[in-house]
Amino acid sequence: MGALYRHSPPILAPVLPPSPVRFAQSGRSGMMPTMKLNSEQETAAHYQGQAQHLLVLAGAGTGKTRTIIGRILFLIKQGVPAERVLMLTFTRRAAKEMLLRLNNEVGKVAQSITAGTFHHFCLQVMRRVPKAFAVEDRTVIDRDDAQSLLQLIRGERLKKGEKRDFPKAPTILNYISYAKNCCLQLDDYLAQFTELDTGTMERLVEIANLYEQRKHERRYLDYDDILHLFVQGIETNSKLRERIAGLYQHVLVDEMQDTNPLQWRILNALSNANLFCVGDDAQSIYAFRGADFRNVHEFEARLSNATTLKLQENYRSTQEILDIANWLLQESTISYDKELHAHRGRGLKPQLLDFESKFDEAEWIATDLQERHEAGAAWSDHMILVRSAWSAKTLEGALIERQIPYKFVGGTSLLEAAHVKDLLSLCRAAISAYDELAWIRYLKCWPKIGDATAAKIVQQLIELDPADNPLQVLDSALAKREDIRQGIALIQQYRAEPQTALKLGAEHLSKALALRYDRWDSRLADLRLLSDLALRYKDLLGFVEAYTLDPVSNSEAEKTDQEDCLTLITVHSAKGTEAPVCYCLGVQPGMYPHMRSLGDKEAEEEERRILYVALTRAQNELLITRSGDDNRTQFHGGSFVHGASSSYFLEYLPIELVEFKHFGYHLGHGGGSVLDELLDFE
Ligand SMILES: Nc1ncnc2c1ncn2[C@@H]1O[C@H](COP(=O)(O)OP(=O)(O)OP(=O)(O)O)[C@@H](O)[C@H]1O
Repeated sequence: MGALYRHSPPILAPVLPPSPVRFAQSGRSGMMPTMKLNSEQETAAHYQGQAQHLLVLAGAGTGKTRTIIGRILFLIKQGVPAERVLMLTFTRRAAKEMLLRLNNEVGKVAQSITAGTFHHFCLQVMRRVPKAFAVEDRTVIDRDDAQSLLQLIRGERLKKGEKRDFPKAPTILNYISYAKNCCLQLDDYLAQFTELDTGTMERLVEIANLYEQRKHERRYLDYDDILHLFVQGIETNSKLRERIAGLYQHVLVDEMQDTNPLQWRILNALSNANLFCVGDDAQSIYAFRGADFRNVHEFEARLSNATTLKLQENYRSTQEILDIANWLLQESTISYDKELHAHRGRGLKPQLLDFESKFDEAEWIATDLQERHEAGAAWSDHMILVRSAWSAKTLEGALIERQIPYKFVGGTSLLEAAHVKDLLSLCRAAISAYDELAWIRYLKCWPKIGDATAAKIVQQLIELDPADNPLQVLDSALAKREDIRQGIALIQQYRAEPQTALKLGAEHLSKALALRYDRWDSRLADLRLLSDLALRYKDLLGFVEAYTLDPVSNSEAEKTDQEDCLTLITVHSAKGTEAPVCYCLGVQPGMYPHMRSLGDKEAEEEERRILYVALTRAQNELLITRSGDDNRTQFHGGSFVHGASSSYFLEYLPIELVEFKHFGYHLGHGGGSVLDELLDFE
C-alpha cells in the first residue's frame, strides 16, 4: 500500500461547515459544507444530464481544481460511496493537494477515494493481482536505471567503430518510450518520425528487443511497462477488465490534455463508469512524452454519449494579464477558441523589461524583490518562472548573494542524489535478489568490492531459486563481510516498517559512505528526510515504488520547514500554481520558441503553450523579462529582431498591452531611458 493515497492518515483535521447538510443516501453521518462555485462551474460539477461522459474544457485559472473537487463533493452528497470514485491526476503532488482539500470539506470519508497518477493507479491494481498481469516479483526502475541497462546492452552489442555515431542510451530510451506511449511499433515509429538509415534502425530495434528481454530476466518494470502491461492485461482478459472497471462508478481525470494514447486506452477500458475529464488544450505541454491533445479535441467523437462544457471565467488574474495571454493564443494557427475573462476586473498592465545581459536581468529582479519585501510584501507572494534549472543559474547567484530565501521546484530530485540512490539500492537489493542494478550499486558502496566481485555475486543471485534468501549467497561468497550482509538483513527485518528500515539502513550505510562522500553530515540529513517521508507507508516496496515513480524534489521535501520564501519554478512544474507577483524570466528570441524547436511547427506550437502557462500564473502583477546578451540580438523599435528566429512569439506584441522598459547597461536599476519616448514614433 502507499503509492496511492487511499489509506493515508488524515492530514488536516476536518473543518466543520456553518450550515450542515446530511449525506443523502450514503448512510454515512457527517457534515457537508458548501464550496462556492460560479454558474459555469456548478453546471459542470452538478451535471445530471443525459450524457454519461463529460469533458470540461477550461481555460487557465478558471477553477478546474475547484470544479473537480465540487464534482466529488456533489457525488458524495448524491450518495455515491467515496470508494467508488477514482481520481487520476498528472502528478502525485496534485493528488495530494486535492485530497487535502476534500479532507477539509468532508473529513475522513475523503480517504476512501482512490487518487493518484495513472502510473500509481495501474501499479496499485497490478500489485493486487500480479499473476493476472505477469508482474510477480517485478521491481520498478527509474529512468536513470533504465538508461544504465540500455547503455550496458548498447555497449555489448555495438562494435567499436559503430559506437560513435549510433544513438546514445538516453535517445534510444526516448524512442522506445515514445513509441510505447503512442501505441506504435518501434520500427514504424522510427521510420515515421526519425531520419535514421535502415541499418541503424534495425540495430536499434535489436537493442530494444534485448532491453525488453533483460528487463524480463532481471524482473524489472520501467515506467512505460507499467501502463503498457496494464493495458495488455485488461485488453486481453475481459473478465479482469470487467472486474477492474466494475470497481468504480465515477472516474475523474485532471489535466486531460496531457494524457497519451496509452492512457486513453485505460480510460476507454474504464468507460463503463462515468468519465469526468477536465483539461485545457492551450496548456498541453507534454507532447515530448507522447501527450496527445486529440484526447481532448476528439473526446465526443471517440466516446458514445459524451458532451463538453466550458469554463471561461478566470478567477486568478486581472484582465490586463489575460489580455496578453489571449493575444498569444489568437496569434496561433490553431484555433483554441478561448477568450479568458477576468472575474476580478482590471488591474496593472504587465511589464515587458529588456536588459542588456542576463546579469543585469538577474540583478534587477533581485533588487526589485528586495524593495518589495522592504515595503512589506511577503517573499512567498513572488514566483519566478524559468524554462530550465540551468537557465535560472545566474538568477540563483543573485538571490544567494542578497540572501533572498527561495525554494526551487522542478530541479534535481532528492532521489537523484547519489547517496540517496545508494540507500534505495540497499532497500531494493533486500527486496529482490534479481535486481542487478541495485545489487551492483549496493555492493560497490563497500570498500574492496569492485566490478568483478560485484558481477560474480550478481550472477549467483540471478541463478537463485525465487524461494531462497539472497543472504545465502552472501554467506558463501562473502563469508567475512558481515558489514555487507548486515545491511541486507536489517532491511529485510524491517520491511513492514519503512521508516525504521530507512533510518537503520542509513546509519548502517554511513560506515561505508562517510568515507566516500564529502559533506557527509548534510548528506545524512537527506537520508533522514527520506526516512521521514516514509512515515505513512506500510511497506518498503510501496514507498520505494511511489517515490521512484514520482521523485520528490529537494525543495518540495523541505517545503514544510521553509517559512516565508519565494518560489523559483520551471514552467513545466508550474501548472496549477499561482502567485500575486510573477516574473517570467528570459522571454527572449531563441527561448520562446526555443531554438531547438524552430522549423517544427508542432514543436513551436507547444512552445507557445509553455509561454501561455507561464503568463497565466500571475494574479496581480506580471513582469516579463528578457535579455539580449549575445551579439545576434539587438534592440529595434520595441521588439528584438533575431536573425534565426522570425517566429519569436513577442515579435509583434502590441505595445499597448504592456508597459515597456529598456534598461541600458549604464542606467542601472530603476529607470527606463528617455529614448523610450521615441518608441511610439510611426
Ligand atoms: N468560483 C470561484 N470563486 C472564487 N475563487 C475561485 C472560484 N473558482 C476558482 N477560484 C480561484 O481561482 C484560482 C484558480 O483556480 P484553479 O487553480 O482551480 O484553476 P485552474 O483552472 O486549475 O488553473 P490552471 O489550469 O491555470 O492551473 C484559485 O485561486 C481559485 O481559488
